[in-house]
Amino acid sequence: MAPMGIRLSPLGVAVFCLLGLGVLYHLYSGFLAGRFSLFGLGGEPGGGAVGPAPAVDGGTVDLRELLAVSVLAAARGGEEVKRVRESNALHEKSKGKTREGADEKMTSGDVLSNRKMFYLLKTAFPSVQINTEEHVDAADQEVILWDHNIPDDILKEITTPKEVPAESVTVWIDPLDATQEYTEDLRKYVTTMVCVAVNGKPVLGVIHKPFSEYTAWAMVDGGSNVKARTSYNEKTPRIVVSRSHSGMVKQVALQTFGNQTTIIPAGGAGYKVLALLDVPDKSQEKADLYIHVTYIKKWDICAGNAILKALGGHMTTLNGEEISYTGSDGIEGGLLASIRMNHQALVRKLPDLEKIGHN
Ligand SMILES: Nc1ncnc2c1ncn2[C@@H]1O[C@H](COP(=O)(O)O)[C@@H](OP(=O)(O)O)[C@H]1O
Ligand SMILES: [Mg+2]
Repeated sequence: MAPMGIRLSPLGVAVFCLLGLGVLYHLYSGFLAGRFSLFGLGGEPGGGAVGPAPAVDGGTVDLRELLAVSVLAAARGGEEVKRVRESNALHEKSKGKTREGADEKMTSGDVLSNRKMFYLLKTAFPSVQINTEEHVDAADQEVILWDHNIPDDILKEITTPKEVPAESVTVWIDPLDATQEYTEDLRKYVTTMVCVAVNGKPVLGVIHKPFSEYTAWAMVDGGSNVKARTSYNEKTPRIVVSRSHSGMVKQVALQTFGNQTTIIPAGGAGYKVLALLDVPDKSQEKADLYIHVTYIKKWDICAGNAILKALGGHMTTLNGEEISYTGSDGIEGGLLASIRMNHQALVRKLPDLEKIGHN
């Protein structure tokens, strides 16, 4: 007999305890999974932000919704980039050196943009893998809610939802592309970018220019708000190349296409992809090809790769290999980006990257 005259059946007590344990287990395992995916996805200090895959319980995600959030994230990140630049409080630091010995710079613009972009995407899509250029401080979490609005221009182009398994998705964030040029106040080169890869293939790309408030987006087999130009010069192309991580790119370009070829040095991988397209922004230069010969990271190139692919163009290594946007965060084989050209013929013309150093 229990106190106060209530009789407890031993079977009832056992069932109650089992139920209680079940509830506790459920809550605790969910909590742990959430903690691990958040910490894992935030990345390592100073880049290299590839964490373990999230728990495989994510169900599906709608790529059209993911595009809407990516466009919003790029714009929100861009607001931070602009605000920091205009306040002149960049707090510039060096994260280390590139393999070629250039300073890898980081500013408050990179960090604050990264925080906004990461938490907006992470809050809307908790179960997807997100790789970002900058470290996300787990002690400085922010919940940024998405209002579930899909902009009209996206709804017009992409008329139905496109569901894919959450575990097939990898999101790549570049919170501030052309950091070097940002520190030099060369604003036109600066972009914020989001890319979505499905099973390693680039599918969604967003490139946003914060200082001219221009955004290009595209989904492979979906639609886009940007298009290719009508003509390109394949014989003596204008070639856009890096101005701060150039390596031997000028020699390679002139050797391949002759001395009549125009070389356009520019900052930012996002800017250089936009140079190949029909972009209304007045500050945007135009080129026929984009070539890069040094090591580069996947968050720098994934969005441009997705947009080019969606519009029928190509971005590959200099050997013509497709780039997989899972696993390691860098690529070794250089880059060739083209649209409305015979990409494989261009690959055959280019010298072997291995031999470039010996020329
Ligand atoms: N050799 C290299 N090693 C590391 N990062 C490189 C690199 N070459 C280019 N990048 C990165 O790729 C982006 C475009 O480079 P570039 O402007 O020289 O064409 C820049 O990204 P961030 O500005 O996001 O760091 C730059 O840091
Ligand atoms: Mg970048």
